[in-house]
Amino acid sequence: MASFPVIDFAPFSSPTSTSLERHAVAINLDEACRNSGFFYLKGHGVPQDMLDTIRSRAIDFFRTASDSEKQSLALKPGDNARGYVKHDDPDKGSHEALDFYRPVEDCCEPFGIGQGINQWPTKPDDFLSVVEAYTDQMEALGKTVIEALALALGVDTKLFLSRVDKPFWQLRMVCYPGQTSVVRTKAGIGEHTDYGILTFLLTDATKRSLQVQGIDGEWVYADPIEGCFLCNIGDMLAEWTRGTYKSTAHRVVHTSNSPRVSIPFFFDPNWDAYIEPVLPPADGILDDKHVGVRYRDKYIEAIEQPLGNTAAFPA
Ligand SMILES: O=C(O)CCC(=O)C(=O)O
Ligand SMILES: [Fe+2]
Repeated sequence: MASFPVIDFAPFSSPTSTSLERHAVAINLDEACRNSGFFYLKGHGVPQDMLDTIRSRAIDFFRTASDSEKQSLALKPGDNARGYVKHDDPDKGSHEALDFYRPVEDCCEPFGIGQGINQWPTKPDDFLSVVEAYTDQMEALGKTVIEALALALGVDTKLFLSRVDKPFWQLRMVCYPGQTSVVRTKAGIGEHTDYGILTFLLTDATKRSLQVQGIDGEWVYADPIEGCFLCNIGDMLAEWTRGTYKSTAHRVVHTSNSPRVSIPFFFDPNWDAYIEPVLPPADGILDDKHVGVRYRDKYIEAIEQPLGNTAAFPA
Protein backbone atom coordinates (compact mmCIF):
# COMPACT_ATOMS: atom_id res chain seq x y z
CA MET A 1 0.00 0.00 0.00
CA ALA A 2 1.19 3.55 -0.78
CA SER A 3 2.53 5.46 2.24
CA PHE A 4 0.97 8.69 0.99
CA PRO A 5 -2.51 9.46 -0.33
CA VAL A 6 -3.24 8.97 -4.01
CA ILE A 7 -5.35 11.91 -5.17
CA ASP A 8 -7.30 11.88 -8.42
CA PHE A 9 -7.04 15.41 -9.82
CA ALA A 10 -9.21 14.77 -12.92
CA PRO A 11 -12.50 15.98 -11.40
CA PHE A 12 -10.90 19.35 -10.61
CA SER A 13 -9.91 20.06 -14.22
CA SER A 14 -12.86 18.47 -15.97
CA PRO A 15 -15.21 21.07 -17.51
CA THR A 16 -18.17 18.85 -16.68
CA SER A 17 -17.46 18.64 -12.92
CA THR A 18 -19.78 20.25 -10.43
CA SER A 19 -18.39 22.74 -7.92
CA LEU A 20 -18.95 20.12 -5.24
CA GLU A 21 -16.71 17.66 -7.11
CA ARG A 22 -14.02 20.32 -7.58
CA HIS A 23 -14.23 21.20 -3.93
CA ALA A 24 -13.84 17.55 -2.90
CA VAL A 25 -10.53 17.32 -4.82
CA ALA A 26 -9.31 20.56 -3.27
CA ILE A 27 -10.10 19.28 0.22
CA ASN A 28 -8.19 16.03 -0.42
CA LEU A 29 -5.14 18.01 -1.54
CA ASP A 30 -5.41 20.36 1.41
CA GLU A 31 -5.51 17.48 3.86
CA ALA A 32 -2.38 15.88 2.37
CA CYS A 33 -0.56 19.22 2.46
CA ARG A 34 -1.40 19.66 6.14
CA ASN A 35 -0.31 16.13 7.07
CA SER A 36 2.76 14.61 5.43
CA GLY A 37 3.19 17.28 2.73
CA PHE A 38 3.56 14.40 0.21
CA PHE A 39 0.92 12.88 -2.07
CA TYR A 40 0.61 11.00 -5.36
CA LEU A 41 -1.27 12.86 -8.08
CA LYS A 42 -3.17 10.84 -10.66
CA GLY A 43 -5.63 12.10 -13.27
CA HIS A 44 -3.22 15.03 -13.81
CA GLY A 45 -3.84 15.22 -17.56
CA VAL A 46 -0.18 14.95 -18.67
CA PRO A 47 -0.26 12.38 -21.49
CA GLN A 48 1.54 9.10 -20.80
CA ASP A 49 3.53 9.32 -24.04
CA MET A 50 4.89 12.71 -22.93
CA LEU A 51 6.02 11.15 -19.62
CA ASP A 52 7.56 8.18 -21.43
CA THR A 53 9.37 10.41 -23.92
CA ILE A 54 10.98 12.77 -21.44
CA ARG A 55 11.96 9.84 -19.24
CA SER A 56 13.64 8.08 -22.13
CA ARG A 57 15.51 11.28 -23.14
CA ALA A 58 16.87 11.55 -19.59
CA ILE A 59 17.80 7.86 -19.35
CA ASP A 60 19.50 7.97 -22.77
CA PHE A 61 21.46 11.10 -21.92
CA PHE A 62 22.99 9.57 -18.80
CA ARG A 63 23.56 6.26 -20.57
CA THR A 64 25.16 7.59 -23.74
CA ALA A 65 26.52 11.16 -23.41
CA SER A 66 30.30 11.25 -23.57
CA ASP A 67 32.40 12.88 -20.86
CA SER A 68 33.31 15.66 -23.27
CA GLU A 69 29.66 16.39 -24.07
CA LYS A 70 28.86 16.49 -20.34
CA GLN A 71 31.86 18.75 -19.83
CA SER A 72 30.65 21.12 -22.54
CA LEU A 73 27.35 21.50 -20.67
CA ALA A 74 28.96 22.13 -17.27
CA LEU A 75 27.57 24.94 -15.09
CA LYS A 76 29.01 28.33 -15.97
CA PRO A 77 30.55 30.60 -13.35
CA GLY A 78 28.17 33.36 -12.29
CA ASP A 79 24.95 31.55 -13.27
CA ASN A 80 26.10 28.40 -11.46
CA ALA A 81 22.75 26.70 -11.98
CA ARG A 82 21.92 25.80 -15.60
CA GLY A 83 23.67 22.82 -17.13
CA TYR A 84 25.44 19.62 -16.13
CA VAL A 85 26.78 18.94 -12.65
CA LYS A 86 28.31 15.88 -11.04
CA HIS A 87 28.63 15.37 -7.30
CA ASP A 88 30.86 12.61 -6.11
CA ASP A 89 31.39 13.51 -2.56
CA PRO A 90 31.26 11.60 0.71
CA ASP A 91 29.05 14.32 2.22
CA LYS A 92 26.90 15.43 -0.70
CA GLY A 93 26.28 11.90 -1.96
CA SER A 94 26.88 10.94 -5.55
CA HIS A 95 24.69 11.83 -8.47
CA GLU A 96 24.89 13.68 -11.75
CA ALA A 97 22.25 16.07 -13.02
CA LEU A 98 21.17 18.29 -15.89
CA ASP A 99 19.32 21.43 -14.80
CA PHE A 100 17.04 23.61 -16.90
CA TYR A 101 15.10 26.64 -15.74
CA ARG A 102 12.45 28.99 -17.03
CA PRO A 103 14.22 31.14 -19.63
CA VAL A 104 15.05 34.63 -18.39
CA GLU A 105 13.71 37.52 -20.48
CA ASP A 106 16.39 40.01 -21.57
CA CYS A 107 19.22 38.17 -19.85
CA CYS A 108 22.72 39.37 -20.53
CA GLU A 109 26.21 38.80 -19.20
CA PRO A 110 27.51 38.86 -16.57
CA PHE A 111 24.79 36.46 -15.44
CA GLY A 112 23.63 36.47 -11.84
CA ILE A 113 22.93 33.19 -10.06
CA GLY A 114 20.36 31.18 -12.05
CA GLN A 115 20.01 33.99 -14.60
CA GLY A 116 21.97 32.44 -17.47
CA ILE A 117 20.95 30.49 -20.56
CA ASN A 118 19.87 26.84 -20.60
CA GLN A 119 22.48 24.55 -22.14
CA TRP A 120 20.98 21.79 -24.27
CA PRO A 121 22.41 18.40 -25.22
CA THR A 122 22.89 18.29 -28.99
CA LYS A 123 21.54 14.74 -29.34
CA PRO A 124 18.88 13.69 -30.09
CA ASP A 125 17.55 16.56 -32.23
CA ASP A 126 14.26 16.75 -30.36
CA PHE A 127 15.76 17.06 -26.85
CA LEU A 128 14.88 20.77 -26.54
CA SER A 129 11.37 20.43 -27.99
CA VAL A 130 10.58 17.43 -25.74
CA VAL A 131 11.63 19.40 -22.64
CA GLU A 132 9.77 22.53 -23.76
CA ALA A 133 6.53 20.63 -24.41
CA TYR A 134 6.83 19.00 -20.98
CA THR A 135 7.63 22.18 -19.05
CA ASP A 136 4.71 24.03 -20.74
CA GLN A 137 2.38 21.26 -19.65
CA MET A 138 3.83 21.15 -16.12
CA GLU A 139 3.63 24.91 -15.73
CA ALA A 140 -0.08 24.76 -16.58
CA LEU A 141 -0.60 21.84 -14.16
CA GLY A 142 1.22 23.72 -11.37
CA LYS A 143 -1.08 26.71 -11.80
CA THR A 144 -4.19 24.52 -11.73
CA VAL A 145 -3.06 22.82 -8.51
CA ILE A 146 -2.48 26.28 -7.01
CA GLU A 147 -6.08 27.19 -7.95
CA ALA A 148 -7.29 24.08 -6.14
CA LEU A 149 -5.29 24.98 -3.04
CA ALA A 150 -6.64 28.55 -3.09
CA LEU A 151 -10.15 27.11 -3.19
CA ALA A 152 -9.44 24.82 -0.23
CA LEU A 153 -7.78 27.59 1.78
CA GLY A 154 -10.49 30.14 1.01
CA VAL A 155 -7.82 32.46 -0.40
CA ASP A 156 -8.36 34.78 -3.37
CA THR A 157 -7.39 32.70 -6.42
CA LYS A 158 -6.20 35.82 -8.28
CA LEU A 159 -3.82 36.68 -5.45
CA PHE A 160 -2.34 33.17 -5.44
CA LEU A 161 -2.02 33.06 -9.22
CA SER A 162 -0.42 36.52 -9.36
CA ARG A 163 2.63 35.10 -7.54
CA VAL A 164 3.06 32.23 -10.00
CA ASP A 165 2.00 33.66 -13.35
CA LYS A 166 5.62 33.52 -14.54
CA PRO A 167 6.85 30.70 -12.32
CA PHE A 168 10.59 30.29 -12.04
CA TRP A 169 10.34 26.54 -12.63
CA GLN A 170 13.28 24.18 -12.64
CA LEU A 171 13.42 20.87 -14.48
CA ARG A 172 16.10 18.54 -13.18
CA MET A 173 17.20 15.25 -14.70
CA VAL A 174 19.12 13.29 -12.10
CA CYS A 175 21.02 10.02 -12.30
CA TYR A 176 22.13 8.10 -9.22
CA PRO A 177 24.84 5.63 -10.19
CA GLY A 178 24.39 1.91 -9.58
CA GLN A 179 26.36 0.77 -6.56
CA THR A 180 29.17 -1.58 -7.46
CA SER A 181 30.61 -2.14 -4.03
CA VAL A 182 29.14 -4.25 -1.26
CA VAL A 183 30.28 -1.54 1.12
CA ARG A 184 27.44 0.98 1.22
CA THR A 185 28.54 4.24 -0.31
CA LYS A 186 26.77 7.54 -0.07
CA ALA A 187 24.90 7.53 -3.36
CA GLY A 188 22.00 9.89 -3.39
CA ILE A 189 21.04 13.31 -2.13
CA GLY A 190 21.28 14.27 1.52
CA GLU A 191 18.38 15.22 3.74
CA HIS A 192 16.71 18.47 2.65
CA THR A 193 13.43 20.25 2.06
CA ASP A 194 12.60 21.71 -1.36
CA TYR A 195 12.67 25.48 -1.39
CA GLY A 196 9.88 26.29 -3.87
CA ILE A 197 6.13 25.76 -3.96
CA LEU A 198 5.40 22.28 -5.28
CA THR A 199 7.58 19.51 -6.67
CA PHE A 200 6.20 17.04 -9.23
CA LEU A 201 8.44 13.99 -9.36
CA LEU A 202 8.64 11.56 -12.27
CA THR A 203 11.07 8.64 -11.97
CA ASP A 204 12.01 5.34 -13.52
CA ALA A 205 10.59 2.20 -11.88
CA THR A 206 13.33 1.84 -9.21
CA LYS A 207 11.98 1.27 -5.73
CA ARG A 208 13.54 1.84 -2.28
CA SER A 209 15.54 4.91 -3.12
CA LEU A 210 13.65 8.10 -2.14
CA GLN A 211 12.87 8.38 1.56
CA VAL A 212 10.58 10.81 3.38
CA GLN A 213 10.79 11.67 7.04
CA GLY A 214 7.65 11.05 9.11
CA ILE A 215 6.66 13.14 12.15
CA ASP A 216 8.16 10.45 14.39
CA GLY A 217 11.53 10.95 12.65
CA GLU A 218 11.37 7.56 10.91
CA TRP A 219 12.26 7.41 7.20
CA VAL A 220 9.73 5.78 4.87
CA TYR A 221 10.24 4.90 1.22
CA ALA A 222 8.19 6.82 -1.35
CA ASP A 223 8.23 4.35 -4.23
CA PRO A 224 6.94 5.37 -7.65
CA ILE A 225 3.40 4.62 -8.80
CA GLU A 226 3.30 4.46 -12.58
CA GLY A 227 1.09 7.17 -14.09
CA CYS A 228 1.20 9.31 -10.93
CA PHE A 229 3.45 12.20 -9.96
CA LEU A 230 4.80 12.10 -6.45
CA CYS A 231 4.22 15.67 -5.23
CA ASN A 232 5.60 17.48 -2.24
CA ILE A 233 5.33 20.90 -0.68
CA GLY A 234 8.31 23.24 -0.70
CA ASP A 235 9.35 25.92 1.79
CA MET A 236 7.64 28.75 -0.14
CA LEU A 237 4.22 27.11 0.16
CA ALA A 238 4.85 26.39 3.83
CA GLU A 239 5.68 30.09 4.30
CA TRP A 240 2.62 31.15 2.27
CA THR A 241 0.38 29.12 4.58
CA ARG A 242 2.20 30.10 7.80
CA GLY A 243 3.47 26.57 8.26
CA THR A 244 0.01 25.00 7.91
CA TYR A 245 1.24 23.08 4.87
CA LYS A 246 4.30 20.95 5.56
CA SER A 247 7.57 21.17 3.70
CA THR A 248 8.85 17.75 4.66
CA ALA A 249 12.45 16.52 4.76
CA HIS A 250 13.39 13.83 2.27
CA ARG A 251 16.56 12.26 0.88
CA VAL A 252 17.73 9.71 -1.63
CA VAL A 253 19.71 6.71 -0.47
CA HIS A 254 20.36 4.69 -3.56
CA THR A 255 21.79 1.24 -2.89
CA SER A 256 20.72 -0.74 -5.96
CA ASN A 257 23.40 -1.93 -8.37
CA SER A 258 21.47 -0.37 -11.28
CA PRO A 259 21.40 3.38 -11.88
CA ARG A 260 18.23 5.31 -11.07
CA VAL A 261 16.93 8.28 -13.06
CA SER A 262 14.50 10.81 -11.64
CA ILE A 263 13.03 14.00 -13.11
CA PRO A 264 11.72 16.49 -10.56
CA PHE A 265 9.83 19.51 -11.88
CA PHE A 266 10.00 22.28 -9.31
CA PHE A 267 7.07 24.67 -9.62
CA ASP A 268 8.34 27.82 -7.92
CA PRO A 269 7.10 31.41 -7.55
CA ASN A 270 7.84 34.26 -9.95
CA TRP A 271 11.47 35.33 -9.57
CA ASP A 272 10.56 38.59 -7.83
CA ALA A 273 7.47 37.37 -5.98
CA TYR A 274 7.18 38.31 -2.34
CA ILE A 275 5.59 35.40 -0.51
CA GLU A 276 3.94 36.30 2.76
CA PRO A 277 1.53 34.30 4.91
CA VAL A 278 -2.08 34.42 3.72
CA LEU A 279 -3.48 32.64 6.76
CA PRO A 280 -3.78 34.18 10.23
CA PRO A 281 -1.86 32.49 13.07
CA ALA A 282 -3.87 29.60 14.52
CA ASP A 283 -3.67 31.09 18.05
CA GLY A 284 -4.16 34.67 16.84
CA ILE A 285 -0.66 35.67 18.01
CA LEU A 286 1.85 36.82 15.39
CA ASP A 287 5.38 35.53 15.83
CA ASP A 288 8.57 36.24 13.90
CA LYS A 289 8.79 32.75 12.40
CA HIS A 290 6.76 33.49 9.25
CA VAL A 291 7.44 37.04 8.16
CA GLY A 292 7.45 36.56 4.40
CA VAL A 293 10.34 36.17 1.98
CA ARG A 294 11.25 37.28 -1.51
CA TYR A 295 11.57 34.13 -3.62
CA ARG A 296 14.78 35.15 -5.37
CA ASP A 297 16.54 35.64 -2.00
CA LYS A 298 15.50 32.16 -0.94
CA TYR A 299 16.64 30.73 -4.28
CA ILE A 300 20.06 32.37 -4.19
CA GLU A 301 20.57 31.17 -0.63
CA ALA A 302 19.65 27.62 -1.70
CA ILE A 303 21.99 27.63 -4.71
CA GLU A 304 24.84 28.91 -2.60
CA GLN A 305 24.27 25.99 -0.25
CA PRO A 306 23.57 23.07 -2.60
CA LEU A 307 21.53 20.00 -1.76
CA GLY A 308 23.15 17.44 0.42
CA ASN A 309 25.53 19.56 2.47
CA THR A 310 23.90 18.09 5.51
CA ALA A 311 23.80 14.54 4.18
CA ALA A 312 22.66 12.05 6.75
CA PHE A 313 22.91 8.49 5.52
CA PRO A 314 22.50 5.34 7.53
CA ALA A 315 25.77 3.61 8.36
O1 LIG B 1 15.48 11.94 -7.04
C1 LIG B 1 14.55 11.99 -6.23
O2 LIG B 1 13.79 11.06 -6.03
C2 LIG B 1 14.32 13.25 -5.43
C3 LIG B 1 15.30 14.33 -5.69
C4 LIG B 1 15.09 15.51 -4.80
O3 LIG B 1 14.59 15.40 -3.72
C5 LIG B 1 15.47 16.85 -5.26
O4 LIG B 1 16.13 16.97 -6.32
O5 LIG B 1 15.09 17.84 -4.59
FE1 LIG C 1 13.95 17.34 -2.99
